[in-house]
Amino acid sequence: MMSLPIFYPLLDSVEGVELAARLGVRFAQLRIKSGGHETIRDNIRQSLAIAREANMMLVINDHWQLAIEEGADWVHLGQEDLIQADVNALRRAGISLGISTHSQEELERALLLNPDYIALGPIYPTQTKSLTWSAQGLGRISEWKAQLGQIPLCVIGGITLERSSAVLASGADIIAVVSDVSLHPDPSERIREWLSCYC
Ligand SMILES: Cc1ncc(COP(=O)(O)OP(=O)(O)O)c(N)n1
Ligand SMILES: Cc1nc(C(=O)O)sc1CCOP(=O)(O)O
Ligand SMILES: [Mg+2]
Repeated sequence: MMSLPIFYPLLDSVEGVELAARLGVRFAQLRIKSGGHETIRDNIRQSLAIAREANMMLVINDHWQLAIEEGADWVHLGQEDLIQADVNALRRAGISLGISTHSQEELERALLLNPDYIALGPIYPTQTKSLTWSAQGLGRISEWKAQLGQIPLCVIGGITLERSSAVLASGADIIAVVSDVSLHPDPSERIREWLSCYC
């Protein structure tokens, strides 16, 4: 398994991707939750072009068919997405895959697909997404890590730079972040702070 960067911001626009690429982020996700099919395609296409130019790995959330059509290298899918996604088609296209999990059952389902990372969340309470799952806590990170073998463990949900050492010490390999960057008064400065800790 390849070693992936620790800092993994989730971005909701081409502008966000552009900013991350310019500041030197090496691994990011495009997570767009609104807009028509062609607008989303256009955003994916532009974001992939920016990421390629900057040598930044860009993961496309949810839109796996568009990701194949637009030549993406990475896709992230949740459990609901997996119901209709064609994982074999993703693999035939050479696309690496990240999968969300929140319970032991979901973890076992994800492991059957031999993903390139597994995400566990929410570690802490999050305001970004309404979830039926309550906060997992740090103990769950070590439990997941022990079951993952070589597969990198990504953690998500309520994680801030101040909380990052604790999640890494518990066994996380990758830290996915939304609001710690997007709601910061100065997102560029916050990205720089993350990169100065985890280049
Ligand atoms: C790194 C990472 N972890 C979890 C998620 C959540 O995926 P999903 O459960 O499909 O929910 P949405 O993001 O699609 O709302 C993620 N996107 N990235
Ligand atoms: C998109 C998402 N998925 C989660 C999961 O647990 O699967 S938590 C989450 C939101 C993460 O945002 P923030 O860093 O602002 O808490
Ligand atoms: Mg999803």
